[in-house]
Amino acid sequence: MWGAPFSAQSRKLLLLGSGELGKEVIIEAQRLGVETVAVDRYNNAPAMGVAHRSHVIDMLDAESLKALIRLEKPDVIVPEIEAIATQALVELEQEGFLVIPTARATRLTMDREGIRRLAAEELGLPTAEYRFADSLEELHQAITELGTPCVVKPIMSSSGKGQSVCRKPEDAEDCWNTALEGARAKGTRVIVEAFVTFESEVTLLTVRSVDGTVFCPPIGHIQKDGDYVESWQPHQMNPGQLDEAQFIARTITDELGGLGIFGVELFLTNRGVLFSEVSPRPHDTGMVTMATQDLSQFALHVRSILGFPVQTVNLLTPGASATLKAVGNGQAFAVTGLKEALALPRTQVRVFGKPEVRPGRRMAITLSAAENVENARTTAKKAASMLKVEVYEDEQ
Ligand SMILES: Nc1ncnc2c1ncn2[C@@H]1O[C@H](COP(=O)(O)OP(=O)(O)OP(=O)(O)O)[C@@H](O)[C@H]1O
Ligand SMILES: NCC(=O)N[C@@H]1O[C@H](COP(=O)([O-])[O-])[C@@H](O)[C@H]1O
Ligand SMILES: [Mg+2]
Repeated sequence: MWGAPFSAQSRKLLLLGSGELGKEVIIEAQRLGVETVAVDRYNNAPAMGVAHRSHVIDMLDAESLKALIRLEKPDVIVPEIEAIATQALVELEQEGFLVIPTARATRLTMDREGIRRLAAEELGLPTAEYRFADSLEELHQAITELGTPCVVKPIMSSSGKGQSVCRKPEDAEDCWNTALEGARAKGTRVIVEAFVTFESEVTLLTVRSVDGTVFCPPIGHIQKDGDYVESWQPHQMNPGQLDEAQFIARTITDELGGLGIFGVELFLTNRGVLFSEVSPRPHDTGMVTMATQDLSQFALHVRSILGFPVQTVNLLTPGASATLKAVGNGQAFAVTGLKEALALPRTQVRVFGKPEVRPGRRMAITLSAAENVENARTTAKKAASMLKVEVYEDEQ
């Protein structure tokens, strides 16, 4: 074990990205007596409120990132978002720092091209057909080759930002402009994917610990405009589908390596299971595990990255989560309706504590447990419908 936070014997975890997922990672690390440092691009990010200390830096700036990490000298660096100067993480890893799960995994997964080419072209995993385009002309060509509908996404973005469905060739310019506006980093490259008509989509949380790989029961989810609005666990899959899903998840996570939890996103189709993408960190749809599993995805992440054993994951109850998203803009707002939502059976709420709203920003989730997934989904959605983000005009 290790000594107290702030002592010479402490074990220090530094989190890069301090949103709702990181907040729960920090809480789990605190439970094991770890010293915690939260980093993000803005002040008062959710995880900063629960960490021992925090820093605000531009995490896409390699020099700032390296300077901070050399100053803090953490035992473990835990990326929580994709928008990080991952080349700096590669250098820091070479200097001897431990990057979760590995610097290469963070570099490959921040970029849709890196992970897609690895999965489809090197590992031979089944995915939707895809093309890349660097200009509107190339996008027209890609759309001609793939046919419509197809999905256009910036190669660097997340939570559906910059993503659109191209329903007919004339939509190409709108899709191109949407991608330019939503891209995380400058640059215009997009991926164009054939539209997958799926029966359902799942996240297979996959834990790599010193004990090897274990899978959480599959999580089903619904996305709107490329962002999650509802998730539930367990999602019913037949044994053949589960085998395919676990094979894909094991193949990609073995290739990425390192320790920690991975969110493997899969489409279940009548032509089999398709790989979509993977997060080398806890997943937004996996927040449901706070209501369903004996160890949540956050507890599993922290245990495994600290080198502790993870032998099994046990589902204690079916459950569901639903999101609350903001409509307005500004810092003068309040989340209301908690009294009503918390009166529902076996229901909890997580209010993230983000300091500012913008349209579509996820501000809270509800978590409901029930005797079956259907009832849990109904209750979680009802609870979420009782929550509101009220924005006060005068202070904007
Ligand atoms: N080729 C596709 N065919 C049909 N639907 C798709 C396709 N690609 C993405 N989607 C839908 O859009 C959602 C978001 O896509 P994707 O996961 O690639 O985006 P993202 O921005 O990385 O989202 P997140 O960061 O939340 O994982 C998917 O979960 C799925 O519902
Ligand atoms: N799909 C990835 C995802 O859900 N990531 C989570 O959202 C936060 C950013 O939220 P913000 O954009 O509201 O600051 C991230 O920090 C992470 O916790
Ligand atoms: Mg996704």
